[in-house]
Amino acid sequence: MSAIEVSGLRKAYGKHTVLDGIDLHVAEGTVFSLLGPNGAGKTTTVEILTTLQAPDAGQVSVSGHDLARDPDGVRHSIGVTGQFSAVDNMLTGAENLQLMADLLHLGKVAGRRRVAELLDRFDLVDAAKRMAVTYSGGMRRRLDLAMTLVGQPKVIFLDEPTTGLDPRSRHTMWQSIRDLVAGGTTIFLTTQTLDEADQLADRIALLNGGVLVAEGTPTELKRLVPGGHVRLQFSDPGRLDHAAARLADGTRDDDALTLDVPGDGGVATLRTLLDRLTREEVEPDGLSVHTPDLDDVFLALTANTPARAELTKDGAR
Ligand SMILES: Nc1ncnc2c1ncn2[C@@H]1O[C@H](COP(=O)(O)OP(=O)(O)OP(=O)(O)O)[C@@H](O)[C@H]1O
Repeated sequence: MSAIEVSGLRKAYGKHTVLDGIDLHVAEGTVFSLLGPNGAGKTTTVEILTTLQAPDAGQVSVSGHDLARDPDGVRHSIGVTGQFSAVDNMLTGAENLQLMADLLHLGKVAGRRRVAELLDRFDLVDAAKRMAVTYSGGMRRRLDLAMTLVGQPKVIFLDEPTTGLDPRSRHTMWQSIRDLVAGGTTIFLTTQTLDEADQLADRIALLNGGVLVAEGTPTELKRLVPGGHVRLQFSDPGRLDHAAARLADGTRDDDALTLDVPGDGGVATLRTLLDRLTREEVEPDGLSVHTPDLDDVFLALTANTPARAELTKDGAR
């Protein structure tokens, strides 16, 4: 079953069309990441999917609930953690969670049990009785996510979950997200960190100029842009000379003793290359596959838009 189905989604602010017919399909138990330059309409999309804004046109269903006919059904099946955390600084971690349990009318016993479970799961047991104001950034994010999970939502909208976290805390958060997905939860992720989308997302959609300009797995997206190559490493200049003469399409680096042969890194091209090496009697000492990263994809597919210019100006890639 699909967790989110969107077709023909449109939204304009006055004369400014932000979403010009968007189709999305997010399978249950997967991470879907929506990427795009500043101002592309990511927040608008999330706000529509979470019932905070009405679309001008289009069909949306979240967790089987039609957005137009059953917005309460949508609200009950989702969790949202935004850049503006719901954590109350003057309450302890346990109190913050208990407050959520009370708001959701979980009942005394079930509520306490859920709070204890979540404190344990997010490694907050020792800090449970401390006010959240004393928490580190990583602890606060974990508490924020734990609060979202009190109601056991089927679909979670995560907005920049690791911004400002150190590498260890970021990896801990990524692991928590993977655990959630393994348990069947669906994650709709917006992030400015393409590395994060690459790490977590099963599928990525790239929004630009009101439409989705690309959609696929991270690997599929990377194959869309040129720049992939196989790097052949040699141990002496003589072997590099021989290889460069035989493989004329390669780009040599005499200092590093490498020859880069263009290729998309796929198994078929790799097999062809290996056959070619045997035929041409080229014997590299090492071989590594280099595919473009998501930054390359993002820059190639969102080039020459005003939003792109804004992105460069801010240096906020
Ligand atoms: N309430 C509003 N009224 C008018 N214009 C709006 C409103 N909300 C958003 N916009 C405009 O719609 C466009 C899309 O904004 P949105 O916040 O959805 O983009 P985004 O992709 O989330 O950007 P960012 O990465 O900067 O957060 C922008 O040009 C923005 O100025």
